[in-house]
Amino acid sequence: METIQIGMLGLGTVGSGVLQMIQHNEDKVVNVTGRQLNVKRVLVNHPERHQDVAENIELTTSVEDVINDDEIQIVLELIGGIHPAKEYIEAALRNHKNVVTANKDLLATYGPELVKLAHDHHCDLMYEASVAGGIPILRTITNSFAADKITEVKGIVNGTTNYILTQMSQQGWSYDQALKAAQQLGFAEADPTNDVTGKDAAYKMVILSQFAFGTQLAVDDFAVTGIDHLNGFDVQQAGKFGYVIKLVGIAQVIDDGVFVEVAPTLVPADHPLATINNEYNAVMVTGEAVGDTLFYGPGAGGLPTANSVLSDIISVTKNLVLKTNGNFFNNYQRQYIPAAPRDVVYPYFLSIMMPDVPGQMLKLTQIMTEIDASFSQITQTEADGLAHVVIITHEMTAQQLADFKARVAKDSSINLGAAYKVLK
Ligand SMILES: NC(=O)C1=CN([C@@H]2O[C@H](COP(=O)(O)OP(=O)(O)OC[C@H]3O[C@@H](n4cnc5c(N)ncnc54)[C@H](OP(=O)(O)O)[C@@H]3O)[C@@H](O)[C@H]2O)C=CC1
Ligand SMILES: N[C@@H](CC=O)C(=O)O
Repeated sequence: METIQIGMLGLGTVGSGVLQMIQHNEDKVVNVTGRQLNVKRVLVNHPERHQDVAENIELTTSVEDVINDDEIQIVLELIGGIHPAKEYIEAALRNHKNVVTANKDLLATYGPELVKLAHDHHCDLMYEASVAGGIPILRTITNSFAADKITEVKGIVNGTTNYILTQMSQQGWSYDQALKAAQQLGFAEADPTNDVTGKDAAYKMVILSQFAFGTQLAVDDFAVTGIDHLNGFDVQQAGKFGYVIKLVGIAQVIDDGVFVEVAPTLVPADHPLATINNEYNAVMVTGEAVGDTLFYGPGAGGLPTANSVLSDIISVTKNLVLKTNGNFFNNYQRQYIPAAPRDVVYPYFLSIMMPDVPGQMLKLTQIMTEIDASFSQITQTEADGLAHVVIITHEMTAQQLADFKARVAKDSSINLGAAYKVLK
């Protein structure tokens, strides 16, 4: 039987999971593809840390050993980050290697040029694992929503932050304690900054939007807020109002435009997204014909992510058998037009500090009246001469919110701490 030789770049959390799956699931792979898979060579930074790797696998610190090996037909890029991963993938594609990667940073930033390079060289470039770890969401959107018009994709697409929020609210852990555990469990990026600032989720929303709407966004095209400034008091107050705060990514078609945002968001306690805990992710895809659908699973971790990588390897292998490599993973393309702020409508959670003196509340009410918005729920707590006012508004537009912020900014006695969307 013919053997497909694989070269790996990286043998960390995901790479180790991939190796384990290839070694343990040989029979099924042979049954499904008619080919054996063999990992021939692996690029790492620190070979001394990987001495337990199987004897027949060569470790190397030189990328040329992988990308210039004529026997290797599939290169797995699992080192992460933009450089040198981009140059390694480009070199592999130029050498006519099919590439599988889990790298959302790279695909969200340089997706179109890498996709073109792969196509020009008749190679596959697949990246199912780049969004929501173990949830097979990209292939599902491409294949199973091929004819339906998707109107919204929203969800929890970062495992680390969901793990942190869950541990803080359910176990009473500190932010630092929860982040450290997420790193030890292999959920966080090598540098967790992108996880906690929302950028990792934003990369995933760029890729999801491309698959769902055909738009080519950049992370700078939309607002991204992480959980690094989330305040324990706001989490508690949201809970008292019947909401859970989650880091939610939303991409929603509004008229001809698309609204995209990543931000801490109040989710009603009985909403499906409110029940997604720990490193689990969930993506809700709404289609005009099908209505709401929900895809749930582990969003981070070695073996779950490896399963998505393996699904790409199997697809590439089937293409090698049929000699059909070089088709686009997703070829839907449409121009991106940002939705107008006056068309983006949500209730908002506003957390405000101000002096506990007569007249302050009236000022706040006047500002709301000026922007033609209103409160649906409000609480006030006092401490040390300060009033902490927490409001849930009725539905208002993103434009009204911007006007509210601008007016409050002019009044030094009113300090707006947080303004989060409330999911409908
Ligand atoms: N962890 C997860 O749950 C998920 C991760 N991903 C993505 O998968 C990719 C891999 O992540 P993960 O496995 O967690 O990362 P790790 O940090 O655990 O592993 C990275 C691996 O790449 C090697 N490496 C890094 N830089 C270089 C370099 N310049 N040259 C050679 N080798 C290098 C490291 O070598 P050494 O071991 O010798 O130091 C290590 O083996 C990333 O793109 C990540 O975003 C996607 C979904 C989930
Ligand atoms: N750091 C990421 C890993 C998967 O993409 C996350 O926590 O979701």
